[in-house]
Amino acid sequence: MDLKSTNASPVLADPAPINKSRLGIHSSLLPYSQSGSSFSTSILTRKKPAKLDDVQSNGWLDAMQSSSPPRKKALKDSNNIDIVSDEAEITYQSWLVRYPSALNSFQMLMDRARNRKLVMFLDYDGTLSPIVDDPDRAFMSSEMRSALNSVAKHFPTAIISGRSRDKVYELVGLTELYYAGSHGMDIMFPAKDMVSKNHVNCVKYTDSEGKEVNLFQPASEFLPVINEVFRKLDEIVRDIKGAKVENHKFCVSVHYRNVDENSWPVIAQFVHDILKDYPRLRLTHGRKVLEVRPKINWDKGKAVEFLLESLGFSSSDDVLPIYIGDDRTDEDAFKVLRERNRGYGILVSAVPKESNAFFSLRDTSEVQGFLESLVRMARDGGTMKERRPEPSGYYTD
Ligand SMILES: O=P(O)(O)OC[C@H]1O[C@H](O[C@H]2O[C@H](CO)[C@@H](O)[C@H](O)[C@H]2O)[C@H](O)[C@@H](O)[C@@H]1O
Repeated sequence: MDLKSTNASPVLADPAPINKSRLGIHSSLLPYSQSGSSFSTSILTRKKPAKLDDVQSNGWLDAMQSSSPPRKKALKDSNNIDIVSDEAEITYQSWLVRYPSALNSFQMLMDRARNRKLVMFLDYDGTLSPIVDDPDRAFMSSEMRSALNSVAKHFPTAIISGRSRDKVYELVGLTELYYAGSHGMDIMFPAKDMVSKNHVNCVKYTDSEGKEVNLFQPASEFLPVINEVFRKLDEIVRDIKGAKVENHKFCVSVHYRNVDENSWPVIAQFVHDILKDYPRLRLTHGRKVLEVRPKINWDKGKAVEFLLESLGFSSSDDVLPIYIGDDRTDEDAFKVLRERNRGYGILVSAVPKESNAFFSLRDTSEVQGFLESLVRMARDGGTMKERRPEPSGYYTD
């Protein structure tokens, strides 16, 4: 591995005053509190947290309980045939007035895309693959992969996932896309695509085949601490049936989807106790998952802005970014598009919820339908400008 960066690391780790100019255009990347990462080993020797008060009072448990829509309870009619709850459907339909279906609004969306370059951003879990119990089995259907591949042939397309970049690439397996892992804290794209020169946080990376790529990892200094916390969390929740801990390079996921609800306070308190020793890390909530990540001012919204600028798509008049996602972490990206009045967020949800998105899609099959509509529109010589990117290629480090 040949790291050619001439710049200081982008991360935000020193207690010393930060020279904001070295952060280039992303001067918003600022450090939070500092601390050593000394870990109290006493936690590891405990089988149960000493108390569960913290997570009751800090709202973690409430957040965990509302972190993912409950599975649809099958209602049966007298012939034992599944029926949908009318009440739930009415609530959903009235929610659609505020977050119209992106499928039903497709023509309107395409009218807005007239003479503009469409740039597509997609989340992975719950958007391209249905939510399943085992995170290792969250596969895309071949139809979805084919639709996504076709979209990427017509429009610049990026996946921004909470998973590690390598993991999401392994699951998607398409080379024509851009990939951002760890909630946008790990972005790779070919060196030739870098338009802006301002990103001092980017390093040039040469892979074993001699190909040059840009690697943007604003939390790279956190790598050792994330590994350390991963090991501790893995060790501590090992005895909780159904719990699973994943190392996603710049963040750690603690899954409780398959854990008995009575044990949720225990798992939350363990994570809380460990994080007490790491004030430079923070916790966010995903769908039945606690996500531990660096306290830096970086999220999926910042990743969208970074990619738009780096790839030369930051002119707001000429470009229409669309971001499709289902999770709380995707709200940062929806917010950026809404606040800049420059594109559209599409929330994937089968249940009503507040969002910064403009449109909605009910589930992954509607996402696929939307992608297929985009491809049809492009093939039929649709209204929007196309830019067929050169294959971006994918390189592992
Ligand atoms: O940003 P994303 O691509 O949506 O990643 C967010 C998390 O996705 C995965 O967990 C979620 O999907 C799993 C598979 O369907 C499901 O079992 C789990 O309950 C969901 O939270 C991934 O495993 C996490 O590490 C990501 O943080």
